Amino acid sequence: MTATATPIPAQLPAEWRDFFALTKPRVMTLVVFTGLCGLLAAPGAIHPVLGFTAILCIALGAGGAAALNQWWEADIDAKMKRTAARPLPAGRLRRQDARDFGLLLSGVSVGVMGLAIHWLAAIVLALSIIYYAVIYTIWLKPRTPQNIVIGGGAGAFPPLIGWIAVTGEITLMPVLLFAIIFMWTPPHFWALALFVKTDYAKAGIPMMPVVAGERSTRRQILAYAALLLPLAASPWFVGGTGAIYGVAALVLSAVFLALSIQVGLRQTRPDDTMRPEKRLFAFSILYLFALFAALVVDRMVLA
Ligand code: HEM
Ligand SMILES: CC(C)=CCC/C(C)=C/CC/C(C)=C/COP(=O)(O)OP(=O)(O)O
Repeated sequence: MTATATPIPAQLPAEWRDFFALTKPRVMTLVVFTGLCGLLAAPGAIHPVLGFTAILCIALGAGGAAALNQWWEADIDAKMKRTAARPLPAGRLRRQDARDFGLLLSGVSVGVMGLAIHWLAAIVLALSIIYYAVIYTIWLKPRTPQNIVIGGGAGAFPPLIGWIAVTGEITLMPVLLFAIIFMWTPPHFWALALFVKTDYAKAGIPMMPVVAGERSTRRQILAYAALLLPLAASPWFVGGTGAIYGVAALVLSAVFLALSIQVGLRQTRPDDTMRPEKRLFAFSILYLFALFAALVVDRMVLA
């Protein structure tokens, strides 16, 4: 996505639209969706008002972390075509306002989660915010091409948080949901990194295709996609879901793997339009939406 493509409600005054854009709303739709699915798939029930509050807290926390990410990276974002139009590099917001907004959202989300829902859910939410804003953004991203492999943990927390909001505990099933997103993140991101490689090189970010080269990145995409297939089906294998989820996971992961094979075994030329890479990136998003939707459908049918 380009920053200008962010779906900001047109009726909001410019400044509010810019604050809204700081939360990376398009990425957050999937974050909120996986959090909601974790909440709905968990055994037991939560009062709808509390359930809504828990999801709102995940959205506010993720939005706060995204604002802190952009506060820290304003200079880097200014160097990349994909991110140059964001509110900070474009000069529409002051850096300290983005920082304060990020801290406010993060603090409110953790506080409300703890007071209204569950302190374990609040602690894990706080960890995920720190993971994204500090461990990934400040520490890993500028230092190592493994940044998103390790940093992928940040985006894997929402279903775990949703699950804990209902049950108050961490069991095997939500850990598997965490692991699935963790394993999904490298192919999701490296597919994109392959076609925006020059942007990252310009900004001095050591993303995998820049450091290890295209060939190695393609092989690694393939390896993660192959591991994802059994992992995605594992909630079924351990008896945590029924066959609806299991079959959906196997079919979706097989398509994901097939697209990854196309990307993994490919040679490119300088004038390449990178269509298979763009297709894999687009499918990665559909994949996670569909997989988590299947989890909820499965649970509703079994209930
Ligand atoms: C460290 C992990 C990750 C990295 C580095 C990453 C990176 C990116 C980047 C650079 C984009 C392009 C869009 C933009 O310019 O903002 C993108 C798109 C997207 N990402 Fe990720 N991502 C990660 C993890 C996740 C996770 C965990 C989710 C959700 C569970 C997610 C959901 C999405 C979605 C929905 C889009 C499409 C947004 C659109 O419609 O433009 N990403 N990701
Ligand atoms: C609850 C909670 C805190 C959830 C975390 C949410 C989350 C999805 C975190 C990591 C994913 C993400 C948007 C990475 C973008 O990478 P980038 O920031 O390097 O991308 P950019 O180059 O577009 O800035």
